[in-house]
Amino acid sequence: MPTRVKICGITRPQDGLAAAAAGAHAIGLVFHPASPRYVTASQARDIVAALPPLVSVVGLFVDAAEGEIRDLLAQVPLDLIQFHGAEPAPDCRRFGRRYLKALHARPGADLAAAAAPYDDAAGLLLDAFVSGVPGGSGQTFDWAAVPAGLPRPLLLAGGLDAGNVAMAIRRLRPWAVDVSSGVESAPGVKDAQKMGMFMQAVREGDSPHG
Ligand SMILES: O=C(O)c1ccccc1NCC(=O)[C@H](O)[C@H](O)COP(=O)(O)O
Repeated sequence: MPTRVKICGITRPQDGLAAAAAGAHAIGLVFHPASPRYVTASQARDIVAALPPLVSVVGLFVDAAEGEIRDLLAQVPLDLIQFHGAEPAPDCRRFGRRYLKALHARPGADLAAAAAPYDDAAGLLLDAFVSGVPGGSGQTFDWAAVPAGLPRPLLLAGGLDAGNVAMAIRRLRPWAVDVSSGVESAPGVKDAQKMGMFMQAVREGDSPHG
């Protein structure tokens, strides 16, 4: 099965289109106001409207209030919600939507134990832990910390780029890889050439001859 790719932190319709043209299966929209990749509901709608069909749209929140998330869900057609903070499982479930739960790989963290409560998640996204930066840090983490038997499909994130993603795929065989800063020319500005190189590197990671 080819590794799925989510390109996160899309802020402009042309970047969403370029991600889809490069072959991304999903894009991520960051609804966390402190992020350089933050988009409003109106910007998000414009990005979604520009996308071709069959590209999934993931909306990201970081410990957002329930009302804020419900408000956003009413305004933007999202396929999945990604909880990227310390949201407990009941808070992720209460919207009745498919969700991804991000877990941060703090040094020494027991990721299998951290993942256990989210047994109904559509997937578990493992990201680097960087104090004060909930996501999009561009930092990798020690892949040896990834547990062998996660309860849900693994989405690998954290500092991936065209130079390391093939190695990550060969080593961990994740369901999907997730990238943000590794395909940017500046925070929040995606680079079509880097996205193309990233997708090519994913294919190399998937290839039995790679
Ligand atoms: O990208 C952000 O700015 C961001 C802000 C707050 C929460 C999550 C955020 N991004 C989440 C993602 O899924 C990123 O793709 C993931 O953290 C990997 O980012 P990177 O290391 O830059 O590839």
